[in-house]
Amino acid sequence: MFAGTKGPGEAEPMDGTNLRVLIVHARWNTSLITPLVEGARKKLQERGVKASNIVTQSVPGSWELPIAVQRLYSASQVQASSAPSGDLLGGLGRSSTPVPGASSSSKGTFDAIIAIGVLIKGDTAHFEHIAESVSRGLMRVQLDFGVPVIFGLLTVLNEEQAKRRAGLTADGHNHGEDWGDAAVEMGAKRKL
Ligand SMILES: O=Nc1c(NC[C@H](O)[C@H](O)[C@H](O)CO)[nH]c(=O)[nH]c1=O
Repeated sequence: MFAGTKGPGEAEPMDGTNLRVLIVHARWNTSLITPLVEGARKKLQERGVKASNIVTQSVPGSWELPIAVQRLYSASQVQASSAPSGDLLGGLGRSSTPVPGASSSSKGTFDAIIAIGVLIKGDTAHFEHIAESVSRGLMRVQLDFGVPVIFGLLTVLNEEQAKRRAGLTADGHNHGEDWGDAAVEMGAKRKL
């Protein structure tokens, strides 16, 4: 957890035992994505979320995060309200997550979703367009569907900034852990 002023402060000690969490991550900048996803998974399990209740899926890049979050959540709602059948993924194809063993066999809806991507500014306006659209898209999905979508999109100016926020430097902190905490808190509060 952050020391000092930044960060969300001490997470409320929420219990993740009965939560089911979806992690959707981009594959762009995989060397940075993998520690972020692992940090989120580690924290989720520390807070009691069963490994079998953590579903991890990947998409090509951050631009695809909103549609994947929407499709996977919608599919899980259908699955939760009918006999378990068919493939949760619909047309999204099988998981190709770089995090080994990180899918799930459990079924049912999700209490919280973590969307993870790393956008590194280049020398064009591409970064701004993706960052703005993905941010608005993820906010829209969470409000339209009433499910917490934790904002795990790093929008950084260079790779060093991303490494620090993935906990890959001596003075870094893995933001994936904060996203895991936020997912448990928001997922648990959603059930209150
Ligand atoms: O360009 N840089 C990045 C990027 N571009 C691909 C984009 O998200 C999308 O997958 C393609 O445009 C296809 O739709 N995706 C990222 O996650 N990070 C980047 O830094």
